[in-house]
Amino acid sequence: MSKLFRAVIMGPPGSGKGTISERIAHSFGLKHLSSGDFVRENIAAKTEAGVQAKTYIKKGLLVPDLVMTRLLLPRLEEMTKYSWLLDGFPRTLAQAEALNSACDLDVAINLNIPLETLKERLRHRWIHPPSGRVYNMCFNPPRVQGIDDITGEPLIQQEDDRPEALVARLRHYKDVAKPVIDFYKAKGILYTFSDTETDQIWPNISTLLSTKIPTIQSDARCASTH
Ligand SMILES: Nc1nc2c(ncn2[C@@H]2O[C@H](COP(=O)(O)OP(=O)(O)O)[C@@H](O)[C@H]2O)c(=O)[nH]1
Ligand SMILES: Nc1ccn([C@@H]2O[C@H](COP(=O)(O)OP(=O)(O)O)[C@@H](O)[C@H]2O)c(=O)n1
Repeated sequence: MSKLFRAVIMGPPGSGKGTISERIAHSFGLKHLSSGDFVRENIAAKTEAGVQAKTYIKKGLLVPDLVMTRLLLPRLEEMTKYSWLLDGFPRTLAQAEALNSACDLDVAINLNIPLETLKERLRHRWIHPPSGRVYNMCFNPPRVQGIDDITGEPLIQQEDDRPEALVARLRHYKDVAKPVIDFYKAKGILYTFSDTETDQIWPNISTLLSTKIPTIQSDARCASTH
């Protein structure tokens, strides 16, 4: 029986984790698990973790490790039959260690995108909260401005994409990501991709995954959660 495939995708806010995860989920039939979406679902449902998380996100800070792992690890336990790609978790070494105790990863994708590119992208990011669909007014605009293509519902700009929160998020990311990157490098599963354009990075990621996911069980393949 072939083994299930488990990967994480890391990178600063705006680096294209969500965009690339959707392409991977679509092309390779993995489940795309977005930690940002889990957080936002919990905020919307006003769960205990959601209420706690909201106070940090508003300030552009990371949600504390204990809140994040409590929110996320039970979701992974529901996924034991599936191959998946985890987007946006782990963000810190403590989260990477908690994840490591829960499962073995095959690949850690690291997106390395210049700061100016990140700022420019997030200024133009609009999302459809119920589905997690992400648009960019330049790169992939919706057919009608401000409206989701599929449902016709309104798009919003996330609170933490506002410039004030953004600079703090980007600075914070750099500090906490380094030990996580080193952790996966030491395990020999780190693959870093650097460019200003997702369309340049994507063929390289696709080639890598083609060599890593040749034998996924057909019943483990499933559509993305979005
Ligand atoms: N101009 C441009 N925008 C991009 C590119 N790739 C992704 N985006 C947009 O940049 C924003 C951030 O991407 P997203 O996938 O949400 O990044 P994440 O925060 O890492 O999950 C979104 O509005 C995307 O549509 C790209 O190559 N060029
Ligand atoms: N492991 C995680 C994942 C998300 N989060 C929080 O949730 C927010 C949204 O996550 P996201 O993955 O959609 O957003 P980006 O910040 O990558 O654009 C982040 O900016 C963090 O404040 C966190 O603190 N820790």
